[in-house]
Amino acid sequence: MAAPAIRFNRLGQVFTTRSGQTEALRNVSFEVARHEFLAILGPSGCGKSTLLRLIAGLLKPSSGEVEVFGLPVTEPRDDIGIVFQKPTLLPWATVEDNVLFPARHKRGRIAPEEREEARRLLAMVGLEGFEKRLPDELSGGMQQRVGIARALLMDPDILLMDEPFSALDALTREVMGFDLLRIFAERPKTVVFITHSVSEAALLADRVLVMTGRPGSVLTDIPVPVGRPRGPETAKDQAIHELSSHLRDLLLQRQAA
Ligand SMILES: Nc1ncnc2c1ncn2[C@@H]1O[C@H](COP(=O)(O)OP(=O)(O)OP(=O)(O)O)[C@@H](O)[C@H]1O
Repeated sequence: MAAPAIRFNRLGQVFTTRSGQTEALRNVSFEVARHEFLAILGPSGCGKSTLLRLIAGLLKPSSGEVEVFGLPVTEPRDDIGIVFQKPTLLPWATVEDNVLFPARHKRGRIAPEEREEARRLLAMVGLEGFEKRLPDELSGGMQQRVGIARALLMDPDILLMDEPFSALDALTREVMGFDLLRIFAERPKTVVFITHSVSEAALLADRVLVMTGRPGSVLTDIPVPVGRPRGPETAKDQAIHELSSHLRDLLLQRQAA
């Protein structure tokens, strides 16, 4: 059987700072299959972003293992794209050049095919005609789309998304979520998506991992009982409502505990 795209095995993470030690994660084990969409929910400070940094190779595990496609993660990898809460675009570079930035950074120059690919990706995220604009001329949602196109440029197998839509208004957020699903239907990806929204997790993901408070560990791992494709109609699905309300109860119980 092929190795899962991502595997955590008894992972523990302790940070040592001048003010002492923080145990961020304890005994975390879970897997993500190739092309699966996993959403992670959990209280603030439970180690969600730390999990993404471990997968991306930006952090070394204190104990236990993190594997990507069957191999331990030892350094930052090119085949992993990351989308952050804020897109952190270069203000002086055009939209197109922002998308091309990782390729330019890696190889020092841009091939004509890469420029074409950047334009294709910008069209895919709904930004055709905005290629030569500067980031300041775009709305927050449009800037976040540029960040998504940039993360997709190298065609990564794995896409890590850290609360990518949290700065957007509710309607834009929902539209962006379904746009994302359309993009993944065209270009399948393994996705780990952090969110604080139970309904967003239920609507977008194949599975939802709920974490305990710090030190974070896996409280429960729930499959979403709704097929694909999904769209605005899915938001009205009874199974999505039931799952969202179950997830909300779980998180509220943890907060009260
Ligand atoms: N580099 C670091 N040095 C010291 N402590 C850290 C470091 N990175 C994270 N932590 C601590 O580890 C814990 C988990 O942080 P993390 O950012 O992963 O949580 P989170 O679940 O993503 O939080 P939020 O939902 O608020 O974004 C927190 O207590 C944080 O203070």
